[in-house]
Amino acid sequence: MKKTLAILGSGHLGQQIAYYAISDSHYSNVVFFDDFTSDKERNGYAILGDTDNVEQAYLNNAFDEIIIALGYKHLNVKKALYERFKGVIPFGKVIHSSSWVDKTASINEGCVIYPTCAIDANAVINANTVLNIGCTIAHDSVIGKHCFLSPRVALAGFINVEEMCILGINSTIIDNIIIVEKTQVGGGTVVTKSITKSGLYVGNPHRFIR
Ligand SMILES: CC(=O)SCCNC(=O)CCNC(=O)[C@H](O)C(C)(C)COP(=O)(O)OP(=O)(O)OC[C@H]1O[C@@H](n2cnc3c(N)ncnc32)[C@H](O)[C@@H]1OP(=O)(O)O
Repeated sequence: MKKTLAILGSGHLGQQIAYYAISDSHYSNVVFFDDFTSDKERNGYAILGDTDNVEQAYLNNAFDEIIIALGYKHLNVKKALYERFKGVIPFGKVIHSSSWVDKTASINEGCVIYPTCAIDANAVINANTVLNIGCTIAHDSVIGKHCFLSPRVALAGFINVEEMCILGINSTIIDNIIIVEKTQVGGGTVVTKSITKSGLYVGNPHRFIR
């Protein structure tokens, strides 16, 4: 496959996505755009400018698809960039080949699924969301747009995580729960009831801290 992936953000997340995009044979080349460096390359891949250069570079055939690689501290910017480029530039997708995705599950544009995730029947991962290594998403669960799931997050069945949520490493969400948008849960948190107020939650069972 001869396709070039543009990655917005050349920091650690962007570099990891570039690594999987190439080493797992999803794309043949990567270019970066970054608003916070004047460097011209990262790990051998060109940095073509900042986000204001994206549209023109696409018109110049500098790349085929785009993925936004901003980490969990910048989900508002990640959302804004997604909305800016949606319908203008095709979004790519990287689903690592070591992950298992049931054929009835759907993973939408701009998503990155790291190695060894398991995504079961009828699960939906909405656009612009990242699942880090080893996440388990059970049947019929839905994850909203612009979310970040840390390593080993475990979702039982029939869960609805709304957009812009951050689920910490090894957090566990029991079945039939709704997590309202812009919620963050800490590492190892066990969410036992629906969360209806955005904020930061930790512990087992989960408690609101701010
Ligand atoms: C590949 C990657 O690396 S992806 C990124 C993976 N990283 C993660 O998942 C990190 C998740 N982050 C955490 O769990 C953090 O502790 C956070 C975000 C929940 C809170 O961080 P801070 O804002 O610094 O909170 P702080 O450390 O001040 O703790 C506030 C209170 O919550 C408690 N607390 C913090 N984190 C947790 C936790 N994960 N579980 C239980 N209690 C916690 C603290 O003990 C403290 O309690 P106290 O007020 O009774 O003393």
